[in-house]
Amino acid sequence: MSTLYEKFGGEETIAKVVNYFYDLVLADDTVNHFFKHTDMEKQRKHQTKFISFALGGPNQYSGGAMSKVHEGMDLQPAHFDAIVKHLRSALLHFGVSEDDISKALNKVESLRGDILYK
Ligand code: HEM
Repeated sequence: MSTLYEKFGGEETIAKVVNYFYDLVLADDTVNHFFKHTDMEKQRKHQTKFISFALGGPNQYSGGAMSKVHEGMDLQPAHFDAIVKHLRSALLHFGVSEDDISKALNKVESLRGDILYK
């Protein structure tokens, strides 16, 4: 079965969504401080992995791996929700249907418990 990732043109389209998403995240004081000490390249890598994950592309993560990666950040629901909101806006901006957006958001939600409060 083809993934949303393939449906939207794979890496090339993802890069465009990432740029847009990246601007939204950096403009948002709720979450931008988490990336203050992260170098730009790593930050972009994070956003790309995040979007690819949401759309079912390569880089699928286990909850265990995600809980380790976000260890020490003590991420709260408000942070997670802000990221989800920006993902939604970015996908809407690129004309992704509500149906497909729901699928992407469900995917991201599945990791909420592994990422929060670590
Ligand atoms: C389903 C949701 C998420 C996924 C799939 C995800 C994915 C990842 C991955 C793969 C890394 C490893 C670092 C890398 O590849 O460069 C990472 C690191 C990180 N994530 Fe997430 N993430 C999620 C949610 C969040 C949220 C909600 C925040 C904060 C608002 C966040 C902030 C960070 C930060 C600050 C790093 C460390 C970057 C660094 O190395 O300095 N993540 N994330």
